[in-house]
Amino acid sequence: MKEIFKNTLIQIHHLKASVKLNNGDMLTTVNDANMELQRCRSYAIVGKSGSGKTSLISIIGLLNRDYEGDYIYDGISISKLKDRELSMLRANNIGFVFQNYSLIKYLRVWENIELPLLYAKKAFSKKQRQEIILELLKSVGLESKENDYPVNLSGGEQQRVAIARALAVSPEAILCDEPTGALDTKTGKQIMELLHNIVQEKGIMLLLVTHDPDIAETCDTIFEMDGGRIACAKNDT
Ligand SMILES: Nc1ncnc2c1ncn2[C@@H]1O[C@H](COP(=O)(O)OP(=O)(O)OP(=O)(O)O)[C@@H](O)[C@H]1O
Repeated sequence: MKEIFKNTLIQIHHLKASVKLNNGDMLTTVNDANMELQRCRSYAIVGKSGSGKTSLISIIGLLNRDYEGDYIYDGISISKLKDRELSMLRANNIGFVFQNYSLIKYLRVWENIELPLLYAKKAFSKKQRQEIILELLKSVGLESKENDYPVNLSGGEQQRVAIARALAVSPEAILCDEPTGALDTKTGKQIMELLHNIVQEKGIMLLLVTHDPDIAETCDTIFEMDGGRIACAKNDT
């Protein structure tokens, strides 16, 4: 188990992002956002459709650097990084989980989980990869499914594989966009329990976007977005 420190991983200050609409007008998608995200804590972003949740999480996930303001990741100012450095920081430190699982359908479960290990900065031997995959399959309760293809798994099982894949490089942060959006209530709850256990065990920062107030309520902190602006709606200490 990693030593657990509730210290700051990500800080954003006065973050502002816009997109150019077809008619040439600029639409502000994120407006003066300020956040401090700590390891070993879980955060939900809620808000109505179009309020800017995905725009914000893609910036925090280092998928988009087209913004104004400051973004500090573990003491590193993101604006100073070259594109390649940014990609490496993302690939080695941030895991992503999406609503539709985003598994590669022609790869078996173990091969899907192996993918990030093949692209990681650190080179893993085949034996090391096998050990990591087995450990991850155990942690998401899918040891018996390693040779299955995604199509033969239930939605909840596919999301577990996606979580195992997100954990493969031992990330410091997991970002989820509607992780339970395609699941029934009971399976969604089980997936959230798994994610929260991982946060505690591995000292990871979890940030998720959700439309579901019950899912948001399971997180330590809830942010609400409205027209690109973000406000803290709940903060358990
Ligand atoms: N590439 C783009 N071109 C034009 N408009 C965009 C683009 N990306 C986002 N927008 C607009 O920016 C606003 C914020 O979008 P965003 O996807 O961040 O919202 P959201 O809160 O995640 O919505 P949802 O809950 O529906 O996924 C919306 O009005 C959206 O239509």
